[in-house]
Parts: sequence; structure tokens; C-alpha cells
Amino acid sequence: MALKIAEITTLLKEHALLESVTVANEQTQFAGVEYDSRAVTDNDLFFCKGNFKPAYLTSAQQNGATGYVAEHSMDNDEMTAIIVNDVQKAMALLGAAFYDYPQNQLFTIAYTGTKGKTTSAYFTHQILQQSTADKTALFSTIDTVVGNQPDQRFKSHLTTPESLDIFKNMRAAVDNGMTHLVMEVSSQAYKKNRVYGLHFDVGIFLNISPDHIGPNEHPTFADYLHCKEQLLVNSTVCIIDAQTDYLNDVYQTAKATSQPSDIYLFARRNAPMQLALPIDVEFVSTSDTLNDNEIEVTADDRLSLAGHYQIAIAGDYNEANATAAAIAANIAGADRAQIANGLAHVLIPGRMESYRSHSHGTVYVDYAHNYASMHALLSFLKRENPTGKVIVVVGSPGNKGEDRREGFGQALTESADVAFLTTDDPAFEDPKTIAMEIDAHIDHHQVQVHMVMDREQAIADAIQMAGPNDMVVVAGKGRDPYQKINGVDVPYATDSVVVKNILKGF
Ligand SMILES: CC(=O)N[C@H]1[C@@H](OP(=O)(O)OP(=O)(O)OC[C@H]2O[C@@H](n3ccc(=O)[nH]c3=O)[C@H](O)[C@@H]2O)O[C@H](CO)[C@@H](O)[C@@H]1O[C@H](C)C(=O)N[C@@H](C)C(=O)N[C@H](CCC(=O)O)C(=O)O
Ligand SMILES: Nc1ncnc2c1ncn2[C@@H]1O[C@H](COP(=O)(O)OP(=O)(O)OP(=O)(O)O)[C@@H](O)[C@H]1O
Repeated sequence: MALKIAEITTLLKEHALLESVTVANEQTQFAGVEYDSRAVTDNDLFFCKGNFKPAYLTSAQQNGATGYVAEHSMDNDEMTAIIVNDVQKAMALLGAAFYDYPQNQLFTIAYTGTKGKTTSAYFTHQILQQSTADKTALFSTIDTVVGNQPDQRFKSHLTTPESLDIFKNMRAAVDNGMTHLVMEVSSQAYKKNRVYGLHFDVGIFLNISPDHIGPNEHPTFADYLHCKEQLLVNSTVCIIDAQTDYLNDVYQTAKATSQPSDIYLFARRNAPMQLALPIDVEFVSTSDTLNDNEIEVTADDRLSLAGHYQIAIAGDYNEANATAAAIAANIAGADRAQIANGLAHVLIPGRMESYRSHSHGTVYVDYAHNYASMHALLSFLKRENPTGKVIVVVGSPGNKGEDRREGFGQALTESADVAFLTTDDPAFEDPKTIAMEIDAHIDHHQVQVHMVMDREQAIADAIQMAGPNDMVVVAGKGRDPYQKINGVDVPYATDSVVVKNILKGF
């Protein structure tokens, strides 16, 4: 693989991105593309982006980079300088070209939504692995799967990677024989143009609620919604959960660029919606308990998926996630039996994992980490087991999503009996201060609050307190293997392992 200067300038000009180019000669070509100086090798093209320091370019040059792309000249006469008006867009375009447009060889399904992306992506991947004979790749918050060998599955750093990583991983998937890809597309991915120029075969909009609004993410809710809606603009087929907030806005966005026959609206039967639209796929719970989750689906004749489906994980919100996955997988070629088998057997790390103890009730490890997910989770548990106490271990991250603190306080007040406020990725803030901010939004007449900053100790104390019929919820980290403290990823055994170890002692 190589990228020639002529191809680079043509592409950038076509997209009105090129400002100037200073090049050694017309034969110039690059052997690789990189945005991190530490990964640069001989004759790479290096992208200067984000919180960039000039020293990174020096280091990239020392490692072999012979050209750079930036939004300003970098005072370096020895390298080919390609100056653009948007380096993130340029990076996505040139990344696709360098890896020879692997997206064209994959049937692509992408999920967006404030909650449920990972769960729905795992559901869809599990189903498609059957219908494609194990030829489905997955780019999720948890894992990136580009093939079926152990070294072709690795932990993800971001929900949606940088564009160069997306195209590199897509290329690897294609070279490993994959024919389909399921991925999560965050609002940040659109904000930062990580998916610029990518068109998806199927795009799914699950839901939206206030989250990711702050100095490092989206300035306003309107910006957050706009970024999320871009998935529908960039997808041929659009699937929309009609119970989403802002349904009118979301639906109009889909309609602007997709044929009505390519839009699928789904909803729980008789559920309230913000706009009366005809529903194409309906689901209804036929069993919705802590141990058994089953839905019946009816669909219009574009799809063949009417029937009963068992869902491997509990939670009424997972019924919507499962329905979205069933529709997407059916469009991608999976039949009813494959959908049923996939939904019945999927396991998602850190999502509704349940551990039964002898005398301290059931412990749930779950990734709920904002108001919407915490409310969905706790209200479900309380409804299913009204006589048991709900004991929650939770913290809120530092230097991001500050509005989550109020949300946790509200969700705990609505549905918890006891809260152990603790540490969760405090970054550069004091976890105790964060805990006090959550506490300020808790009604102490409803919830008994304990402050235990050592997360493992908080989990142990919560389990110790629980009686046989109680439920302990360890929220927010799932299988995250670290705590982000003062800029360092400090290893952490994961909530799942901590819970299992504690339960051995009981
Ligand atoms: C706001 C944002 O998009 N930030 C991302 C962005 O940061 P950045 O471009 O400023 O990069 P940086 O790490 O400050 O470094 C600047 C540049 O210098 C380079 N560098 C750095 C060091 C060095 O020695 N040499 C060198 O060349 C880096 O590779 C980078 O290109 O690019 C980095 C990778 O290049 C990401 O790690 C970083 O994500 C941060 C960590 C992050 O947490 N982002 C969150 C907000 C995010 O994107 N989340 C969404 C999920 C949201 C949801 O759940 O819906 C996601 O998709 O993951
Ligand atoms: N459709 C849904 N509506 C509300 N809450 C949900 C929904 N699906 C999952 N949840 C809750 O949100 C948590 C996170 O789910 P999941 O990881 O699937 O979402 P996500 O969109 O990938 O989240 P994130 O962007 O935070 O990574 C779950 O552990 C569960 O508590």
C-alpha cells in the first residue's frame, strides 16, 4: 500500500480541503499514514492534530516521517508539507484511500444512541456470526474484532476510533475474510470527523438524552443531537426507535436523505411516542423478570422476523436493543432462527452480569453511568423485586460529564434504598468532592448514604449489608480494567472480578 502525492492533492481538492502543498518532487509517495509520532515508521505521512505539540513532529521525522498534514505550516523545510483547512477530515479521506476503501467490501451496520449501542452491537454481531459463518467484524466500546483468531480481537480505546484506525481495522477485517461489520458510532466521532466520508448500509438511532455535554465534548444539547443525527444522513437504511425523545427531529433527518421504504420505525406496542407515526415493527414483553426476558415481535412485510424471541440478558430496555438488532440483522440477511439463537445466547461483558450469593442476595455488575441508564436499571430491579432492598455502589468520573452527578442523585432517590458513593475515574478531581456533589442531589429521607472512597471496600461493604432477598448494583465501570487517576490509568481488577472474589468469602 502506498499513497501518491497526486492522489492526495486530487482528493483534498475535490473536498475543498487543500490550502497549499510544498513537495520535494512529483514522484513523492508515502508508505504509511500515522497520527501518533510514536507509531511512525519509514516514509510515513504524519497528521498533526488535536492538542498537538511541535515536538511530536520532530519525533515523527526522527522516526522516518517524510511528510506531514497540518492546518498551519510547521516550520520544517525538509518534509513535504500539506496544509489543509480541516486536518480531521483530511485524515479520514486519506486514510480511506491509503487502506484502499475497505468499507466497500463490507456490509456495514452502525449504531448510535445515548444508551444501548454496545448491547445492540453485541446482539447483532452474535446473530450475524451465524448467518455469515463467522465473517462479521465488530468495533465496539469494549472489544474490536477483526477476525476469528485470538490476536484479531483486542480491547478498544475509544467507542469509535480515530479515522486512520477505523480504516486500518476495516482493511484487516477484509483481509481476514470478514464480509460484515457492526460498529458503534459516537456523537464525538461525528464531532471530530472520525467517520467523515463513511457511508453505512444500515444506521440505527436508538435514543437520546442529555449526556456528553461539557467543555471537552459537546457545547450544547443541540450540538449533541445534531452530531448523533449525522449517522442517519450517512446511512442508506435507517432504523429508529420511535420512543426516542426528539422523534420529529430525528425522523425528519432520516427522511431528508433516505427513501421512505428504507426507513424502519420500531416501538413497544402501545408505548407513548412524541409524534404519531405509523410503526413498522412492534414488540411486546411476553416475559420480563429478573431471570427471563422474552418478546414477541410483529413486523411489516419488508421483513421476515415476526415471532417469539428469548433474550439472554434481563432488563426491559434490552427488549428495544434486541428488536433493533433483529431488524438490522434481518436486513443483513439473517433469518428468524439465526436471530432467535443469537439473542438467546449473547453475553455482553459488564452489562447486566448477575452473581448470586448464598445469603447476600444477587449482585449486578452493570455499565449504567448516567441518569437514563441508572434510572432504567434501578426502576427495572425495583419493579421486579419490590420487597428486596436496592443497594447501589456508584461514583462519577472527574473532568467530564459533570451533569451525571445530579442525574445519579436523582436516579438513586427515585429507586435506591442504600447508596455507597465511591470512586470512578476521578481524573484530576478529588473523588470525595465528586461524591459530595452526587450526595447533594440525594433525598436522605429516601436513601441511606455511605461514603467509601476505596471502590473494592465499598463493594465489599454493600454486599456485607445485603440480605438474602436484596439486590446490590455495582454501577458504572462494567469490566473497565483501570481507574483513571491524575492522568494515569491505574490497573483495577474490574468490578466483575472484585465481586466474584468477595462472594467467595461469603
Ligand atoms: C476530544 C477528543 O476527541 N479527544 C481525542 C483526540 O485527542 P487529541 O486529538 O487532542 O489527541 P491528544 O491525545 O491530545 O494528542 C494530540 C495528538 O498528538 C499525538 N501525539 C501525542 C503524544 C506523542 O508523543 N506523540 C504524538 O504524536 C496524538 O496521537 C494526537 O494525534 O484523539 C485522541 C487519539 O488520537 C483520543 O484519545 C482523544 O480522546 C479522548 C481521550 C476521549 O476521552 N474522548 C472521548 C470524549 C470520546 O471520544 N468518547 C467517545 C464516546 C462517547 C460516548 O460514549 O458516546 C468515543 O468515541 O470514544
Ligand atoms: N436502550 C437503553 N435505554 C436505557 N438504558 C440502557 C439501554 N440499553 C442499555 N442501557 C443501560 O445503559 C448501560 C450501558 O449500555 P451500553 O453499553 O449498551 O450503552 P452504550 O450506548 O454503548 O453506552 P456508552 O456510550 O456509555 O458506552 C447498560 O449497562 C444499561 O444499564
